[in-house]
Amino acid sequence: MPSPKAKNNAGRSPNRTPSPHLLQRQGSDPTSARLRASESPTRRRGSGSASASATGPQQQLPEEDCMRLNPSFAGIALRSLLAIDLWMSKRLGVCAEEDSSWGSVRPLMKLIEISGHGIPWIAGTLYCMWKSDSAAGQEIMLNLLLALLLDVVLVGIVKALVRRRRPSHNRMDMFATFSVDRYSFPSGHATRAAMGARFLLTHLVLAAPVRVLVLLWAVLVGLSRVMLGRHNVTDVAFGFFMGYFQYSLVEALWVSTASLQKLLGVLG
Ligand SMILES: CC(C)=CCC/C(C)=C/CC/C(C)=C/COP(=O)(O)O
Repeated sequence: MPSPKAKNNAGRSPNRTPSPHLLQRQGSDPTSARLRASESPTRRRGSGSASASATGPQQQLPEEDCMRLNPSFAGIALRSLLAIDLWMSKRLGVCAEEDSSWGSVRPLMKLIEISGHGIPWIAGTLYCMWKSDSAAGQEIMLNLLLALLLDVVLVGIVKALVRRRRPSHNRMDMFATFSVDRYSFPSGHATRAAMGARFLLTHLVLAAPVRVLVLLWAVLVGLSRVMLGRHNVTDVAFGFFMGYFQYSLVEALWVSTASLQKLLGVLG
């Protein structure tokens, strides 16, 4: 018959902290370590109360529980950041629905969403490339096109690796999405806005008010993602960060028309 204290340990509440003594004992006993290693995961999980009654409260916690009960400082900081992120994102998702507190601006936010979508950007770039009458203009548009395609691929890879779900208050009514777009980290609109804005500001000769408008547009794209409930704040923040550095990558890999013609000559 286990003592009340032993029963409590057998219940395995996730918030309990084992004594350092317990960790030391479990780690240093080669026999019990061998036993634990030979047990199946199912058996290990189910063995808590049985061993509690047999060996006392100090030896019955399985190894993985001990690790979960000893979160690192980085783990705690990350969990706290994510909790703040979820809370802030929910509060800022003011036009996630028509009947949300700012539901009346939802159509405007959806317009901003379309302005940062991949299809208008790719179609616009192809159009400008076709219309451009200078080799320099065509080279810039070609590199913008490659940058946009690279962005779709890189965002898709990160989304598939991280697999963070979109906020629960999001209504999935976006047009033209890929299957990875059910995931939210990072925001593809934010990467495109940051990379596209940096690209335009570097390569186009724009008047100062237009430069300000480009920056304002990029910020609005990011803000609209959270207000529409599409993303958490960290998805957008990381998206801006990633888009900014994607541009640096595009600069480093810049394709000149001369090298493209050479490449096409080799292939043809
Ligand atoms: C030619 C080609 C590969 C076009 C792809 C354009 C396209 C469908 C991009 C996806 C845009 C999209 C819905 C991204 C999701 O953005 P989030 O901000 O919601 O992550």
